[in-house]
Amino acid sequence: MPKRTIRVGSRDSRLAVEQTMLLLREIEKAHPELSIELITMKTTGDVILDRRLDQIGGKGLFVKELDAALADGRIDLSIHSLKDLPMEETPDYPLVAYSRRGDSRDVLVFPENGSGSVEKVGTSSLRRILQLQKLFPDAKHEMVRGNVLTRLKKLDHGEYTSLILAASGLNRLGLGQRISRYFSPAEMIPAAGQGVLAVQGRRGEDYSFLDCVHSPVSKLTSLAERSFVRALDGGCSSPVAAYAEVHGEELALTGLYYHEEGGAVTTGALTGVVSQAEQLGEKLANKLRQEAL
Ligand SMILES: NCc1[nH]cc(CCC(=O)O)c1CC(=O)O
Repeated sequence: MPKRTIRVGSRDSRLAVEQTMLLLREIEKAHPELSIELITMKTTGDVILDRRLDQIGGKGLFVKELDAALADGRIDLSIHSLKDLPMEETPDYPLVAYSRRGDSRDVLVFPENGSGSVEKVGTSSLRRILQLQKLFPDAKHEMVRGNVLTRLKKLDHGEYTSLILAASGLNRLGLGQRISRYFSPAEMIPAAGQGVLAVQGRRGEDYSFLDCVHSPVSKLTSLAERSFVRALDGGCSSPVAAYAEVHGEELALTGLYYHEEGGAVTTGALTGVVSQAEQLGEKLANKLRQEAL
């Protein structure tokens, strides 16, 4: 019998491909009856590199091309960094699996040769900037975009004195040794879904073969974090951060909300039962919104 072919779409950046391959190898091992094909493509978010994402249309820019490929059947599923996905799921292309989470922390990376500092930190993320300035009031930052390898090259050429990046991305690129300092999730609350890979499929199709790469715990933390951000209408220009952990039947969620008019940063935490993950996110969002007023 011919093997069933599964076509898997991914952005074509080194990180995206490494991450996608990580899951594909697991699927291939668990399902030798499947033939898996990788199809990579450039997304608008990879092409426009001189402006901040929120200025050119937000997170959807990393997905549009892959959603179109799902729509016309060029691919059967796509694999993304969850934190790059819009907070609103597209009903026709639901998230059908959430990977085990990599290291969810943000980290500071110093130049390869020479000394690092926070004199000129490369980051375009308001979430990271606000939390950095709380830790290092003298820190200065400058916009950097482009994929992780491009950013590291700029750092090593002296354009920045350090970068803030996600630990999971560096680890998956085999560059964990470049990490100079870890920020605990309390020091720098990560982006919702940071470190999680999400699989997007077509509505109504059978994706049971993805059980081998799906983590129920990761789904719970992701649902809580993303519902918090959604409730605050974040993900675009307003910096919002959320980090959840599961302990038995309990879910602990920490969030950050920036009230643009007042310029105030509000953080807070709540715990709830795992069955109410999304409600917990909304509850914390309402709490922080109240406190910011
Ligand atoms: N915005 C780019 C992006 N999207 C996902 C990751 C890393 C992997 C992850 O957090 O899941 C990165 C790089 C970074 O922020 O350092």
